[in-house]
Amino acid sequence: MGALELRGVTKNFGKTEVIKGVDLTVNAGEFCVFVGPSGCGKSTLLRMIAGLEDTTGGDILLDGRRVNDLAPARRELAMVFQTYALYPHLSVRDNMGLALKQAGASRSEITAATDRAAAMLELEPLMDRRPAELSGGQRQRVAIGRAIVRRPKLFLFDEPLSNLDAALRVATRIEIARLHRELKTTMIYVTHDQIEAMTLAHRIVVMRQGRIEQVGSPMELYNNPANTFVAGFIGSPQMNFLDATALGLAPGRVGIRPEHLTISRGTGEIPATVSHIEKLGGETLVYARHPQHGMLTVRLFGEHDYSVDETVHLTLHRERMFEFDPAGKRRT
Ligand SMILES: Nc1ncnc2c1ncn2[C@@H]1O[C@H](COP(=O)(O)OP(=O)(O)OP(=O)(O)O)[C@@H](O)[C@H]1O
Repeated sequence: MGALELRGVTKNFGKTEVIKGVDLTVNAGEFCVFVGPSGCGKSTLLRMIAGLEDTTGGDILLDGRRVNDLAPARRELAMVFQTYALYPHLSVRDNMGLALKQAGASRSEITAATDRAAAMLELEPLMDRRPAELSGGQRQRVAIGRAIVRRPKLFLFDEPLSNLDAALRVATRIEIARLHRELKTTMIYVTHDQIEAMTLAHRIVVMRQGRIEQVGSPMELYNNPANTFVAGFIGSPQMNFLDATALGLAPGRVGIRPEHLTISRGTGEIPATVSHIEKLGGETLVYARHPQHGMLTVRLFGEHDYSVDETVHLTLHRERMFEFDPAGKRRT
């Protein structure tokens, strides 16, 4: 179990409304990721689900039961934060077992649960160390282990990887995905990292200014964005937006992803001037400016030797083009 339902949920801080009516159902066993720009309300919504913030309006239901007024400890969920919040004077083993101990579990129950979590997270060799003797990645694994031990119905993650370096982020991300496959517990995960959202989520919830813009699987959002906001937010590098009228289409904007533009020195529909090039080894990003459309990004496989200030010609893959009306809504 571990189904979550939000019905017309709102949150005010003083006079400011930061969550403006959110309706969402997260199915039991699902991995749901909240994304959105800084300040859109992701963490606030997560903290409301956890019971760490009270709810101004609407209902939060866990497995069909309204939990608005239930204390965090009674919601049967576990939260993993960006900072690990481990007890410095306790060993890894005691940090992981503490919640069970406080709940009155027997010594053998605690050992069984911590051993199981330690095996899942490959923490066995570290069980007698103190947090200060661990790397950042190891500490975060302990924090995740501490959450697993409690066997919650719902896991809440608030940017758990953002304090880790790039390599550790990848390793820990893969571990979280594996953990979800093994535990099959419902997970809600807040991030502003594209790759984390795309790789971990069954469904992504895109938020903006306290509202949900679109909910869908990563590929639904990538291939079928409802508006320019979602189109621009999902996908990296960002989608290009061109002036539709200049392309002979109805007023509004045309979206095209950097991988769906062809570049050539010879011919093409849009002449543009190369202003910057990024060689990433496996791929090359060419940034080219057009007087009417602005800066356009082209993503090329492999290495290319375009140079700054040279004129190139871009061609849009028409079948991969998105049309948006002047309000930013997708034309269908
Ligand atoms: N305790 C508080 N008192 C007043 N305003 C708050 C409080 N906590 C958050 N806010 C405001 O609520 C809005 C949403 O904040 P929140 O932290 O949920 O955003 P976020 O999407 O998680 O952002 P980030 O990605 O930067 O963490 C912001 O405008 C923030 O300034």
